[in-house]
Amino acid sequence: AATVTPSPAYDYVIIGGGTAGLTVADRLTEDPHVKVAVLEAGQNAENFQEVVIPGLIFTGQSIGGVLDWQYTTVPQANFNGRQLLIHAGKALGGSSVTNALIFHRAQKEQYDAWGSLNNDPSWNFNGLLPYFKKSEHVYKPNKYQSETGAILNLPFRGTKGPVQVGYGNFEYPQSNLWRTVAAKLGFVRGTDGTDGETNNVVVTTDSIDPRNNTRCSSACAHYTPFFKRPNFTVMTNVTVTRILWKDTAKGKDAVADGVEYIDLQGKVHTVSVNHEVIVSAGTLGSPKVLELSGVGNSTILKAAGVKTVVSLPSVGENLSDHVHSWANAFAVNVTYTADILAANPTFFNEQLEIWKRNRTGLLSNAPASLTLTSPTDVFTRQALSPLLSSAQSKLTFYANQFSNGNAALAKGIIAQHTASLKMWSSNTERLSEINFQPGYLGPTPQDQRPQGANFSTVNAAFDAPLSRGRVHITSSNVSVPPAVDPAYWSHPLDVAAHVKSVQLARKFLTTPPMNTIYGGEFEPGLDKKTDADVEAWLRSVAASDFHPMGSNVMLPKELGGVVDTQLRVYGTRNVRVVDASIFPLPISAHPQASVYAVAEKAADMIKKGVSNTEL
Ligand SMILES: Cc1cc2nc3c(=O)[nH]c(=O)nc-3n(C[C@H](O)[C@H](O)[C@H](O)COP(=O)(O)OP(=O)(O)OC[C@H]3O[C@@H](n4cnc5c(N)ncnc54)[C@H](O)[C@@H]3O)c2cc1C
Repeated sequence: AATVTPSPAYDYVIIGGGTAGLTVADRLTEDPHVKVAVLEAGQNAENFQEVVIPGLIFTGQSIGGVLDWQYTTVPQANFNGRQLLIHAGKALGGSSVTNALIFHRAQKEQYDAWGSLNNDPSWNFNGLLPYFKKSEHVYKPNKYQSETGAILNLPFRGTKGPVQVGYGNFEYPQSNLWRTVAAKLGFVRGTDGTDGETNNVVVTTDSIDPRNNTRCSSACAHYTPFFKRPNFTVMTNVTVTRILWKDTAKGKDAVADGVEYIDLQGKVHTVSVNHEVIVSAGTLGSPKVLELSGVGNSTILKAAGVKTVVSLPSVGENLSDHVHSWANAFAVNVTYTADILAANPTFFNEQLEIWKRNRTGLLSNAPASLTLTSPTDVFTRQALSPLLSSAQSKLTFYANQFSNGNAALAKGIIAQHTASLKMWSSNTERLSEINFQPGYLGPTPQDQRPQGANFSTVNAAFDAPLSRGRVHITSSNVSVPPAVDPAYWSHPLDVAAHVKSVQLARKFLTTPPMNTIYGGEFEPGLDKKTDADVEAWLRSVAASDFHPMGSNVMLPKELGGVVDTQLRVYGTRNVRVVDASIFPLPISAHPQASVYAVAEKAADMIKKGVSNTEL
């Protein structure tokens, strides 16, 4: 279609106003001479009740609706051919608007692997720490929060940044029981999960502004206080269709000079770009934008009807995701669980009034109690050693299988797996997250669960995938969703670690003092005892944890990278990717705090390097 509106020019155009995109936009527009436009497909949802009130995440109101892309995977061979739903926020603020608020960091060694895979120590834990701190304003816990487990690790935290971070104002008594059990099972008490050692029990902070107990998304942090800046343009309800390129001589890096987008009526518009295009459309959205723009594997592009501008076969490859599962028990002798919010409208309305009046009660709570497991928490030493030698001897086999005929990426996957196995061997890999949900969280719909029963759930999310899949376009039409294939459980270590983590989660349910509320196991169910039973059950119920990463991986070009350590897309002069898609190795943590740190670092690099990208 023809362009019908004049094309305004901006120094930087940011595609996707999500967690990373708005962070970069805010930082760049701190300089009043720099003109930035953000193009966001979703709407501004900052005053939606389901977004603002922390406890409403338990009733799932903001996922599955208009604020959600609702990506669906292709049939997953290792999960009985099931197609899994992957939620991702479609709003100004992206997934930080709809996520479960947990705000912590991963194990130090995992970030250190980011640095060593890229021969760049500025990407290791210590290099990223100033950006973690810069991104947040953390508040000390109040008396109630301290009494219910909050311990802030101030030397590792920031107190002047834009993302407001604190604790919820309500804690279920069951959560305290759970933390005691964890200590009994050998998990030492940590602080807030930000010092790089995550194999301990912590109450994490949440992206909650404790001054009024409301969610602080990247829109709250990086848009609402600054949108009046004359150099900061944000367009919502517009979907980017492609990057536009200057005619480029063959053999030269491609130069972007505009971005094309459509509005809600499907009308086509363009904006011009003076300096750079920054792609921040998320792990499943950013490869799509690049591919629609002609950057990617030319066979895939051709099949979708897109002309290749930059041949870069790793775009959309190397995708991984955390895998969700749980163990559920009937809870007895408890006053209430989180389920009452969905089950009892009168009670819900009372709680809503309490929250509105004084920002306390069940709706002021968000999940926070968790621990990350090490290999020796879930395996015996005897079981570990044959598993590791087998993985070591099959490095090339799996790298070839996961890299889709891309020889450079196969090398990159070998490098990643080598880094992961080194962490397995030194017991610093973090295999799974075990956390507690004072209510039901599982695969059985409410009307099929025993009526009137209360539940307690111990989650076992598998967090350290060696499996790698892909996400690619299948059409040149922007409204066709990409084919998402995280290839869950394609590596035998993933299967073994996940199954053992569920067995460990079951142990939490019955260990004193949790046994005082244990009324029998509901899921997996006592008939599923052995690892083989649990494995078969998981194949039929495991779900996405909504943490896709790595689909535009930051790695050297010879290891199949899509972006370099400045996050510049190889083969382009002035296009960067800034979001969770660049993670060089999956991290065992909820990703938002790390996405903010990556975006802060990116903004810093862009500001320092402006003169290099002048066209
Ligand atoms: C339900 C759920 C629960 C989660 N819980 C937690 C948690 O408790 N703690 C935690 O740390 N993490 C959690 N996460 C994950 C975390 O929120 C994400 O990893 C992180 O926010 C990703 O940031 P991003 O910048 O990469 O992408 P996003 O924040 O998703 O931003 C991408 C943006 O790009 C926009 N976009 C995409 N395509 C286009 C296009 N073509 N044109 C214009 N705009 C486009 C999207 O609408 C979106 O706004 C959760 C995620 C979900 C979905």
